[in-house]
Amino acid sequence: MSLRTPLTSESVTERLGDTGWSGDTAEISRTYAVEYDTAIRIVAEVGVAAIELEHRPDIDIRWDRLRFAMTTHTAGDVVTELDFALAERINEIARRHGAQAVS
Ligand SMILES: C[C@H](O)[C@H](O)[C@H]1CNC2=NC(N)=NC(=O)C2=N1
Repeated sequence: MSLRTPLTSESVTERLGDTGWSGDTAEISRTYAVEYDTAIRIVAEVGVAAIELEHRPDIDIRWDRLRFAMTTHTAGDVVTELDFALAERINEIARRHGAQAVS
């Protein structure tokens, strides 16, 4: 199985497990309650990780919220292991900046 193999619904449910992310076979996402300046610092590091992994999230930066959403476009806009690999990097970066997940 390659990193870009579409995951089944059962696999996505299992992988979501205790990651703190939510979603389905089409997309996974997570929202943090974090003030803008810290969000920008987090996004800068996530950007580096995304380029390194060649896997790019959708990012919504607001006054007091930061949301990431991922799908694998080259697999047909479905969730693959690449999405979970990036999600784990985002979890680590956000944790290091003390960002509180809200969903
Ligand atoms: C060639 C390059 O690795 C691909 O186009 C990458 C770029 N970044 C990507 N990001 C996301 N989210 N999905 C992809 O399928 C994807 N493919």
